[in-house]
Amino acid sequence: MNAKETIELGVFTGYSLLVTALSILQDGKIVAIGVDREAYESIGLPITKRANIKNKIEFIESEALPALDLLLQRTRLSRARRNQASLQLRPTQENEGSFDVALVDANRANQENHHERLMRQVRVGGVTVYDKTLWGGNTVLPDASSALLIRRRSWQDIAEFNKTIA
Ligand SMILES: C[S@@+](CC[C@H](N)C(=O)[O-])C[C@H]1O[C@@H](n2cnc3c(N)ncnc32)[C@H](O)[C@@H]1O
Repeated sequence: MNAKETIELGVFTGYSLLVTALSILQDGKIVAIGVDREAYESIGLPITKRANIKNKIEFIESEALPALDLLLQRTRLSRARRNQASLQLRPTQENEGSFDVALVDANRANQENHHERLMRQVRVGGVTVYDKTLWGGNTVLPDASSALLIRRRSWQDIAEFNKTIA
């Protein structure tokens, strides 16, 4: 789809970041939001330098939700500057973004809020990808007997989110 602007929630060592950076256009950009700067800088960053894609990545050390809100403000500011229009910092229900692709691989608990913010910032016709929506089938047919409680809760959270999206 000739993606140029992408966003990723949940970076860890930057594996999916690397795959995305190698796939998007040469002048493409990825906004990568994660809480674990150390994992990214110690493992991912040296690899992005070797792969010559460091310039494509803007790493933001933050929880996803406040960072998404700040990004929305940043978009509005630059749009207002460009159009010399008045600033409107109230949230709207309109799609305001220009991301071609979003990859969501952060904590599941806040997934609906992440989704709501992303739907305003991914362009119409763009793609939003959620990690582990099926999780080996367990979010549809949970093999609860063999799972730890924490895992069963994650499956339930994802199943609920899948219903919301559907
Ligand atoms: C499954 S890992 C991401 C893996 C990564 N996409 C990859 O392919 O290497 C999830 C990451 O999300 C981060 N994380 C958890 N909650 C988060 C949040 N609310 N906002 C941003 N990052 C979060 C965790 O610290 C962890 O590094």
